[in-house]
Amino acid sequence: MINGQVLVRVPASTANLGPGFDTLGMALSLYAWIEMEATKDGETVIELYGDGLNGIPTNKTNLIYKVAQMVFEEAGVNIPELRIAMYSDIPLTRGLGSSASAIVGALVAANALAGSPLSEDKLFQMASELEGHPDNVGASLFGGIVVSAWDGTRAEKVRIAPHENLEVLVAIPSFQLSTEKARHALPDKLDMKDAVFNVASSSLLVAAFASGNLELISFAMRDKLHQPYRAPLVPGMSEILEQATSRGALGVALSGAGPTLLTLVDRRSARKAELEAFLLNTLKQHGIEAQTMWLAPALDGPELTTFEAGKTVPFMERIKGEVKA
Ligand SMILES: Nc1ncnc2c1ncn2[C@@H]1O[C@H](COP(=O)(O)OP(=O)(O)O)[C@@H](O)[C@H]1O
Ligand SMILES: N[C@@H](CCOP(=O)(O)O)C(=O)O
Repeated sequence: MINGQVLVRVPASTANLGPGFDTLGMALSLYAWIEMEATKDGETVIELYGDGLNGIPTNKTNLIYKVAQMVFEEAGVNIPELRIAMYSDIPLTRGLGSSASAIVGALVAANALAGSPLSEDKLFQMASELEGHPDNVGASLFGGIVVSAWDGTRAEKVRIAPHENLEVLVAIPSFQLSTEKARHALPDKLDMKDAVFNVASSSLLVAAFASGNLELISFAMRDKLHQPYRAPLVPGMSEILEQATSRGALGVALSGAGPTLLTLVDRRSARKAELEAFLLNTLKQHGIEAQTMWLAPALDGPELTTFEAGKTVPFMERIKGEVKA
């Protein structure tokens, strides 16, 4: 166990990218920070900063605490009590991978605190199992666009570097939609035609990203596997999916399980303001208040810093200047 503090900055993620259900993910330039150290007095303290983590427990049921204990157990090191400090710009339960970023941040921080006994691949396996699907955790852990497959036992992935002109505009509704609820909206069985449509779209989308062919994105980003069933949960979503590409987007999708809507945009586009207004107005017409954010693909996964014991710079001082809010 190292005698000091570790600080991890983890990116948010968008999962599915339309047709790649539970498979495609992209890291986003929106972050959560987790600081961790072993306490000597046997007390566990969880400090939450900012308004973004309202409602998150500060006792031992906290996800970050539980995941950290799993790392110590897996590594076979003495399980310490912890001081954990957290701040996040990633809105909770909006389809931007807050739970995945918490899991990845906890895995990376606890592993670093234990002296890095677990490999990055081991952390990916644990994260996929904990989250139940590898798309968000893969993106948060490796950065960029991540194509992943998980068979329930093992996860594999390939990372693709995003095209330099790819920009992201998200419209984040003010209401929350848990992944669990949005997964319950999905059918047990699918039409063969729809399955073939998604295999084709997802394959083409991956090839478009890998070859940097931005023109193919609008054709390839279409989905018949989950979005049609989730659309009733997000008023205005169907209209946005139908029209965003004619309003200046390269492609459009529900971000993860929603309710956030995500558009990919060519950063050189002259139609950015038009697209942003279209997203906000459409949601508003359906009675939904929303906030837009211009983001970029995050190229890197977690950024780790270690501090010697005894240097007690306040947590918010350490991350000041980086936070979005
Ligand atoms: N920093 C965090 N610490 C503890 N739990 C968290 C944290 N971030 C997210 N969570 C948990 O994850 C839940 C949201 O997960 P989910 O429904 O999958 O939505 P999303 O991952 O899209 O934000 C939160 O309600 C909370 O229980
Ligand atoms: N593939 C999952 C992704 C859930 O992402 P989240 O950001 O909403 O947690 C799904 O579509 O259910």
